[in-house]
Amino acid sequence: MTSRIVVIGPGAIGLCVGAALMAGGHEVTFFARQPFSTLAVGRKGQVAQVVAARVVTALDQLRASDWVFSCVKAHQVASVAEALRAAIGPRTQLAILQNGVEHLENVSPFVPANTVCVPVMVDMPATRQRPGIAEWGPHARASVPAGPAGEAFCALLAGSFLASNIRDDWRSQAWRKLCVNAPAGAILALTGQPMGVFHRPGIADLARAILAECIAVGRAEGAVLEDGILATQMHDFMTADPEAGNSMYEDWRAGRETEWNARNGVILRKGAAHGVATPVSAIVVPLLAAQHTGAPR
Ligand SMILES: NC(=O)C1=CN([C@@H]2O[C@H](COP(=O)(O)OP(=O)(O)OC[C@H]3O[C@@H](n4cnc5c(N)ncnc54)[C@H](OP(=O)(O)O)[C@@H]3O)[C@@H](O)[C@H]2O)C=CC1
Ligand SMILES: CC(C)(CO)C(=O)C(=O)O
Repeated sequence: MTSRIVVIGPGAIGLCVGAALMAGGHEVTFFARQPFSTLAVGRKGQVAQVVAARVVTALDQLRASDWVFSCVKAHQVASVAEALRAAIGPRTQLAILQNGVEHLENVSPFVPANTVCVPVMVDMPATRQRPGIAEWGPHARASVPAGPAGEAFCALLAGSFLASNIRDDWRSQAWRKLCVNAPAGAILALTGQPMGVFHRPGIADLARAILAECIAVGRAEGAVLEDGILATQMHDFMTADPEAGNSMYEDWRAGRETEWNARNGVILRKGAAHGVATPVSAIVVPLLAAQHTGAPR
């Protein structure tokens, strides 16, 4: 069945998930600040097919839809509040594609109280080259909580390149992803270097300390994080492509505000709520927060 879907925030993730939905025959409308007329999304290193894109830039062009996919960064949700309200009707389901663990908290002040919301953990390295043009790879995975809305989300993307699944313990999955994002995002944004920086003196120890705090706070929040996660995640960091970046690093390079609060501040905030000491995050978070200058580097 074809669904009418509004994608708010056609950035790296929004363009890629919009392309996956369009490939499945769904009617996708992008709500954007910058107009574009075509969509070219492909796997990294492969030629992307160019298709026409339906793009609106004004609130009065939005109508209540079957689905809204919020693909803005965590700190940008407030800025799309009017778009969310314009696109959400009584039967609309809202998918929140974000990193971090506060998907529902981030949107709840801006959507009708009874909106069916689906928090989405996205594991799809993606970059946007220009409006309408993005690439993803090497993998594209998403997971959502169990339930009818999660099932419906997965059905929208069935057969697409974005492999989506239900996770009974979705919260643990979101914290497991944060164990990737919190150390790597902070280290790359603070050093201004890609993943190879992890081999520079002292950097692995700093990453390990941030990771250990993330694990401790996640467990205090009820996430089930396996005993070996610290060693496994550190191994993944140390064996990553040295030229690989991440979205926090790309924001830093572009002079955009990073998701420091959703990905590192959250460890500080939730650690304090549980009485879990997070001394390294307490140093890293102010440094990340102070970075935003608005000027590309
Ligand atoms: N990129 C990646 O590899 C991954 C990202 N994620 C997560 O997914 C989420 C989205 O990230 P990503 O796609 O990389 O971010 P991007 O910065 O690429 O995209 C954000 C989009 O939101 C748009 N936007 C922001 N504010 C507004 C507004 N007021 N009105 C309309 N559009 C607006 C931006 O528009 P404009 O172009 O005008 O700035 C941009 O198109 C984040 O939480 C991120 O951490 C998760 C996994 C991987
Ligand atoms: C880990 C990675 C790169 C891909 O999922 C990511 O989450 C990001 O860039 O924000």
